[in-house]
Amino acid sequence: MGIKVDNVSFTYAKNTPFQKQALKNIELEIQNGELWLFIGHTGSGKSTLINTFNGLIFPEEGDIYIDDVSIKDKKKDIREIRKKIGIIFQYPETQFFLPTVNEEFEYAPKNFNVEYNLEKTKEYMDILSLPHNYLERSPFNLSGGEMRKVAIISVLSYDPDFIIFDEPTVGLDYKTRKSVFKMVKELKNRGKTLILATHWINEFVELKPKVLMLKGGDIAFKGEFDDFISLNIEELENAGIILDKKLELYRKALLKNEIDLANKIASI
Ligand SMILES: Nc1ncnc2c1ncn2[C@@H]1O[C@H](COP(=O)(O)OP(=O)(O)OP(=O)(O)O)[C@@H](O)[C@H]1O
Repeated sequence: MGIKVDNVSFTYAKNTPFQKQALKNIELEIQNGELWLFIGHTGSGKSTLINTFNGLIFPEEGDIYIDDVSIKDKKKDIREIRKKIGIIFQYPETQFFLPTVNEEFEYAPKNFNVEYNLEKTKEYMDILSLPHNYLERSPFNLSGGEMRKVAIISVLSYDPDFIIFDEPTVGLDYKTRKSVFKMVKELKNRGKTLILATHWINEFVELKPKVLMLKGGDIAFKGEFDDFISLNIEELENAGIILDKKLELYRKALLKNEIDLANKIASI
């Protein structure tokens, strides 16, 4: 069970002068409870792939299976699939439309016929350092970072099994970014299946995520974090990855096959 991407291809504006193939024969299996990082230069196809997972984009070739159910299966209600998948889009705060934060949180559970759990919502607010009295505030009068936190909780509020963050930290300051990473770690501990399209991999070293790297719609790398980080440094830079000091040391230890040292560095 999980997400299976079976030989998926997709082309935008097909048969027009603007035709652009964004995905080429992608094969991927994500097991329940795993954390995956989707890496790749801007325009490599990460968002397109993510949007196929809940049927926002329909693969012209191949298929996507969510817990063994094909998104092309006309006998299945696509809402049942969407209920399992929570996608936090880039700049999600543009999607607010209700007068209070609490109503934003209640909206998706109502829509999916799932019970809204205020206590769990408050736990999420604590993890993201969002004061509880924000529940009564207007989502439109918050700072950019606070809006992002509200947008994240709005998706978590219907308790999806698969949670996908598309560039979750774009435009956020250091402290807010840290709290988003704390949330990702907490969700991982709670057994959720997580996918993050991100250039920011430094925070995840100790979680040993799996990595998919796309390049021009093709798979350039698929596998374990340690194998990814051991790639040629130019390849990492071409994918937009910048290593911080800790990850540089980790990489050096791995390349020297000093696994114990690498693990110690990862746990700092
Ligand atoms: N609506 C669209 N119409 C035409 N082409 C598109 C459309 N959306 C994306 N593309 C093209 O498809 C390719 C893949 O785009 P996609 O947004 O999936 O990349 P990405 O890796 O998510 O990029 P980023 O990191 O900038 O979000 C790019 O060449 C992009 O220009």
